[in-house]
Amino acid sequence: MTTILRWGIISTGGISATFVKDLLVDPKTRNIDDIVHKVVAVGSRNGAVDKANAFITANAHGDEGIKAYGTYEEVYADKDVDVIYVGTPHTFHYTNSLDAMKAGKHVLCEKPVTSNVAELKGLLAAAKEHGVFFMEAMWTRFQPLSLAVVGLLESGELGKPVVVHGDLSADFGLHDIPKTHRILDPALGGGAILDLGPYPLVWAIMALYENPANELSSPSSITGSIVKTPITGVDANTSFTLNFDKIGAQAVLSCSINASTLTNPGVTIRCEKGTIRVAAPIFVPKSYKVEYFGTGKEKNKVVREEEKVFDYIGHGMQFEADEVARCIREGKKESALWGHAKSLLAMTVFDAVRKQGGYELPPGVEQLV
Ligand SMILES: NC(=O)C1=CN([C@@H]2O[C@H](COP(=O)(O)OP(=O)(O)OC[C@H]3O[C@@H](n4cnc5c(N)ncnc54)[C@H](OP(=O)(O)O)[C@@H]3O)[C@@H](O)[C@H]2O)C=CC1
Ligand SMILES: O=C1OC[C@@H](O)[C@H](O)[C@H]1O
Repeated sequence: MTTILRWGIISTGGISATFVKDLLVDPKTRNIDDIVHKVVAVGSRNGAVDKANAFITANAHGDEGIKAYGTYEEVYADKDVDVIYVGTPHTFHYTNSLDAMKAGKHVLCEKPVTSNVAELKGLLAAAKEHGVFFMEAMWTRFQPLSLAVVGLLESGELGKPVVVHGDLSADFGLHDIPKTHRILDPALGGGAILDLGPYPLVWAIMALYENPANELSSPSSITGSIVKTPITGVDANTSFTLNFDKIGAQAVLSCSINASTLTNPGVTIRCEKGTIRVAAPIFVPKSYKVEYFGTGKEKNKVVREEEKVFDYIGHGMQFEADEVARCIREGKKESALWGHAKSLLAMTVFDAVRKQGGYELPPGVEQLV
């Protein structure tokens, strides 16, 4: 039986456009016939129905069946909408998701899921109260390559994971963008850790936190360091280290908004019997290499190399959308792959790193503290 999931889109920004295009990728291109995604409504703030219409023209083939609204509230209230996609800047995720839940809608909310742990706890309570599905849009977790890497790690073929190195950086041209740009504006949660940090972290979570021997134990320590940009005081260069004492492993992670590492190296997962090298960009890698070590005299030698390449139509966000559809169909309130505990872990890490690095959001920005 085919499940039709009807989406309402909140905001007409960059990532909403990419998400909608991926929703509309023909499911047959990924060999599935149990799900069809439909976009039924798009909302833009401040009465900008024209912006919503232009968005539909540009990203949804101008489909006249899609309703264009000039407020988000009209999307939440639309009885034809099953699930809301929140694509606004970080510091609005809490309010937008909460409003959607209050209207009885399921929610897929962009990363970082909120500004802090307190807001996320508030949303989890609201999701329970209203009986709705809620997930952070951590799309990397659902991509076929990630499933394959986790499968390889779980197979035990490479032995225990020991160290994960991961970086995501992008040069946003900080001197050429306005201080109100979401990457620079502290009121929008600007900076590296909240925007780029989720990606090195998701690899650490997949490789170490999810390792069966770790038994879902939280990191035993989180150590962060921040260099702020003098332009607005948001974090420009951030590094953070997570220790997983239970399995004797460490993640060494970093992110920058003024340096490009969109080229290799992406993520390196060092295991006892080999190394996995995941290609950049680490939010949607298309290949990984495995170096297998020898034994005996060849213990420190790479004796075999293997490369896996992944290709599909679309940007890669369709896989998280499929997960949402399947969970909702099965009456689940969270995903088994990227559930509430993992989002809580991510926000706990970001809160700790911001605290240690002295990066506070301006008063009043966080809705719950
Ligand atoms: N998963 C991924 O790969 C990516 C995820 N993201 C995440 O998505 C979110 C949005 O990022 P992105 O699409 O790049 O951002 P954009 O600035 O391109 O778009 C954000 C949109 O949010 C709406 N909005 C509501 N309130 C505000 C406000 N006060 N200031 C600015 N915009 C506002 C606007 O839409 P309107 O006026 O129509 O209401 C705006 O177009 C971020 O949280 C980011 O972390 C971003 C990029 C990639
Ligand atoms: O989620 C994201 O992935 C890619 C980055 O360039 C972007 O800023 C970020 O929001």
